Amino acid sequence: MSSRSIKGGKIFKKDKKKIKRNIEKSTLPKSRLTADSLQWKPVKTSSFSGVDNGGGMMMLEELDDVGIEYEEDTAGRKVAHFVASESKGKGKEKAAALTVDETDEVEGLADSGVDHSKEETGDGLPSFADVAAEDMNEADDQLPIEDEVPFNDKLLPEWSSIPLHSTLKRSLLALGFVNPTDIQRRSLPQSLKGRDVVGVAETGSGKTLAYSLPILSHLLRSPPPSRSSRRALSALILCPTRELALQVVDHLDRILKHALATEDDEGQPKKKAGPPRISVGSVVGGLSAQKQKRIVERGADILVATPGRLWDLIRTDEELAAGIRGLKFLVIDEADRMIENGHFAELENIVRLTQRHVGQRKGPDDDDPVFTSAANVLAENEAREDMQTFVFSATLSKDLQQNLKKRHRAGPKKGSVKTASALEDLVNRLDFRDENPEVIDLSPEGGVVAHLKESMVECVVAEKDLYLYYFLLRYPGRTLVFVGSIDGIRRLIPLFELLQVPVYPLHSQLQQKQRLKNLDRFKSSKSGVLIATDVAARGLDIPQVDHVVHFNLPRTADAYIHRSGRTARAQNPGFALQLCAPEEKGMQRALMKSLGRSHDLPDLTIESGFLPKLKERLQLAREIEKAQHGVKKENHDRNWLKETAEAMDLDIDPDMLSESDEDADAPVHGGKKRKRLSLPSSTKLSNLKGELKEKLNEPLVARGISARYPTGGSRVIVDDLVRSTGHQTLLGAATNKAWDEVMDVRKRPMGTSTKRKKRVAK
Ligand SMILES: Nc1ncnc2c1ncn2[C@@H]1O[C@H](COP(=O)(O)OP(=O)(O)OP(=O)(O)O)[C@@H](O)[C@H]1O
Repeated sequence: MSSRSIKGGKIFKKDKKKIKRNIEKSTLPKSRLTADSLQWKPVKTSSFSGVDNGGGMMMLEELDDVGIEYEEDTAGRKVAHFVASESKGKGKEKAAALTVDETDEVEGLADSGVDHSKEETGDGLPSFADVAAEDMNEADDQLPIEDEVPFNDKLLPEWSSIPLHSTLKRSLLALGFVNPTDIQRRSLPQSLKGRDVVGVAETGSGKTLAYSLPILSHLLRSPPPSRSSRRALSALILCPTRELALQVVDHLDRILKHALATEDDEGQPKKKAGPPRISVGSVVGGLSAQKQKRIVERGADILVATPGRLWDLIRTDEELAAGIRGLKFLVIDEADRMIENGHFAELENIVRLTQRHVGQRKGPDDDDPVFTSAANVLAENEAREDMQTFVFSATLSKDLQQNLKKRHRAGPKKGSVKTASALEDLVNRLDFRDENPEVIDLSPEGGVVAHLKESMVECVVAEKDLYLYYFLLRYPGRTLVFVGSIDGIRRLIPLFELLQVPVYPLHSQLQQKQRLKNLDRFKSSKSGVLIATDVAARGLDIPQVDHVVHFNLPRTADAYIHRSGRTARAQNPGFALQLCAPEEKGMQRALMKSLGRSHDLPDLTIESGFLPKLKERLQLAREIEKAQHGVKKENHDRNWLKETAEAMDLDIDPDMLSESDEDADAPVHGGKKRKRLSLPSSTKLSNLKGELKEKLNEPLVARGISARYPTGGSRVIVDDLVRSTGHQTLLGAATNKAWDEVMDVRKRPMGTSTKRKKRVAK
């Protein structure tokens, strides 16, 4: 997806700064250019398309030596043309025209907003680029209805009984999704029949496609949208966070990329000319409201949104409110998280717009926010009778599922009795059209994915750093470490950086840009370590996370399920480790009990021979950290003293401004104590750093191994050394994966844990 913008049906890729610069240059002699004839250059931006800081731009391309010229057309509107200096533009053909409001000017041009309407061409998605503005504005000009080309079911036998549009089956084939996941196999036949579905299934089990495929199938089988007017909204997907919403858009993109493209000679997806057959828009917080407004005004078949921003837009856009009333599909993804997220009122308001009875009430005293904001819309539009509602989550309590069924059979209670939880309240607001919504509960026994291997290390709080360090070295791989507080992350990051472990923080107090960057780095480093708060616990579909470490235990079973669900996704192996201090033991028992576990987790085997050296390194890293703080404080104090003295026009003893290797309050000048401002000196700091460097260069050798005589000792490592088959960093350690460790020792009755051996050699 790129930052092209569409105005009056023509697309342009843009970069605000460049265009501004070029406008300044526009006094040069110029010739006009078509947008697609220009030399667009990709700009390096974050590859984590799920979150971005570029105003929703998924890809940015830039131009040099091109400006924009405005001309008035016969209707008095400003028409902009791309122009280039004569030397560069020679031979280029007639101008590319786009219509802009005067008020939009250059800012508006550069301001494409989140645009998931598939107008991008670079990655083979369908594009508006070849459609002239006039064509886009032709009245009642509908795209031709394409016949569904039959799909050979032998190519995807496992999907043959699921009546999806054949185009989607081609997409699934291209993506290598040979088998539907369980939740897809169970829910799709129901949703494709028009039923309402509540789906509960383990993390990473493909719930996004479970609710998206019926929407796409419906749209592909519906008459294509008219080119002349704003697209009627067909589906609304509500997500709790911006990251999740954009990830859902990514998911849809992946399917649509194959579904809506033709193939080139080499069988690669190629862009199709014309407006997108299906357009997907996103409306999420954190981006400019102006941009979001444009997306909505342009119209989309599917809107993926977070409730807060969407409700803001609905309040000022009657057409959008009417669109919500006319929805064919309403999806609530991660319903339980949505409640936690503090946008309950907005979510509730949006959901109420889809209710059939809202608006039938009369009376000026009605202070219902929905009624007030959308009174006209409610009066003039009936909510669609055949709307389908899909509610999906990995954690939706059984009680709630039962209540939902019972409540629906009994019909919503008048005056709404105060319900037990906000989530129940929400579910009570959902106006399922289905007499008996299909509830599919595939939540696994024990809460987490069956093939996830879990283990724990019991240790005192002070040793958690050591065992984390050991684990990261012993089991290299992409590891997500969950820490209970932002302060905890701030303590661990510098420590592990000193130990040369590739660690990246992720928490809510980081700037969005930095969060993005860190996620990118984590994704691109095979042994990267993301140290995060629960901000990373839900929904993030980062490929190949090998391990999740619960450095601090989560407070709820749901949080444990979602955190652990960042690994072992889509049938990949995965491993979750709990670092459990004695004071957390009670909490851990309660946690495991509420997950329905009757067994303690197995202990992780620790090769204790490595620990003393790791401990030394850690100790040095801690001292360096402390010394660094001391030096920082010393500099700060010295600067303060200097500045204050200067301000007061005082002379100060130069000794007081110099560094010292001596301790503070050391006796000087005939036994008198003089307060020194210098704490640990920078010399001491560099000595410590040198010492750590040496330690980091020393090999870490298992017990019974002789690094000097690799053919001797009780364990011979010469073959590993010759063939490079041994452990990367721990000489003599096995190279097995963490999940292999707990293959056979899984589970023993709760509370029967044997006394653990003292693992740390003092
Ligand atoms: N049928 C399939 N075959 C193979 N992979 C699939 C299939 N369906 C979905 N996937 C892939 O599985 C991964 C996880 O899917 P998704 O993010 O939808 O999981 P989820 O159930 O929503 O997880 P969570 O509860 O953590 O949000 C995605 O990368 C997706 O592309």
